Formats: sequence, structure tokens, C-alpha cells
Amino acid sequence: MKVLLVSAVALIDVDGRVLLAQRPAGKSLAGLWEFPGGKVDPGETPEIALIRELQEELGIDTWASCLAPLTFASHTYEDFHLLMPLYACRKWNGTPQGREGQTLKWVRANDLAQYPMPPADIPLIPILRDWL
Ligand SMILES: Nc1nc2c([nH]c(=O)n2[C@@H]2O[C@H](COP(=O)(O)OP(=O)(O)OP(=O)(O)O)[C@@H](O)[C@H]2O)c(=O)[nH]1
Repeated sequence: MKVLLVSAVALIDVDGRVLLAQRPAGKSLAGLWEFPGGKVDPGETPEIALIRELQEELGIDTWASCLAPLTFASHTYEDFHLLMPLYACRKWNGTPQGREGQTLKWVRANDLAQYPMPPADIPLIPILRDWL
């Protein structure tokens, strides 16, 4: 089984809300809400990959020093095994915009469970809620 390394982040605003992005139609897991992030390319650290993905997907800039390791997902999908570190980040420059057609939503900790997420993300929600 191929292990896929994906870096993801809980962006947290001044009101303690978390940013979720809805996967656009046509992609795998379309319509589900996920944490911003993406695949770690060869030669990248998880932090560098995340900084790049945040620029590409949301048009914001952040720094490795602002990415705090929070927890991780380890989940077997049909064709691969996902290993996904989840960072927490409260500091960035710019206003997140869905640059790749994603709908974005700032969600309160207690409302996170109302957003359908990929199966790998489900165990992360109570951890994030307790941490917030
Ligand atoms: N970014 C992100 N990816 C997640 C989450 N949960 C989860 O299972 N994934 C999976 O991790 C992989 C992330 O890859 P990606 O975002 O770079 O790539 P993608 O599937 O959008 O497609 P692409 O290869 O066409 O760019 C996908 O298989 C996605 O379903 C999550 O919360 N955030």
C-alpha cells in the first residue's frame, strides 16, 4: 500500500473559528469539507508544502514558525494510505480566498461536526475541539 503524505492546517481566526474548504465538484470526495493543504512533493518538508499550498489555494502567506503541530490522521483509503499531519495556525498575511473554486467557511468549534468531511478527518474533530 502506497503511503501518501499530505500536509493540512487548521487556520484559526481571532474569534476561534476554523477555516474549512469544500472540495469542488469533479474531484474525489467532492462536496466534502476539508482542511486546507495538499500533497508533500519530493524534497519538501511538510511545513514548506503547506506554506506553498496556502499560497496556491488561498492566496495567503504564513511561516514555518507559525505552524504548530496539533495531531495527525492515518487512514487507509481504497488506493492509498493517507498520513496527514494537521497543524494549527493563527497568524498569516492576507485574506483567504478560494482560488481553486473551493467554497470557504469559518466554522465554530462546536459546529465542526455538522460539516461532512472525508473519513480520515473524522477522528481529528474532537481533538481539535478540545484543543480550541
Ligand atoms: N487537503 C486535505 N486533503 C485531505 C483531507 N482529508 C483527506 O482525506 N484528504 C485527502 O488527501 C489528499 C489531498 O490531496 P490534494 O488535495 O493535494 O489533491 P487532490 O485530491 O485535491 O487532487 P489532485 O491530485 O487532483 O490535485 C486527497 O486524496 C484528499 O482526499 C483534508 O482535510 N485536507
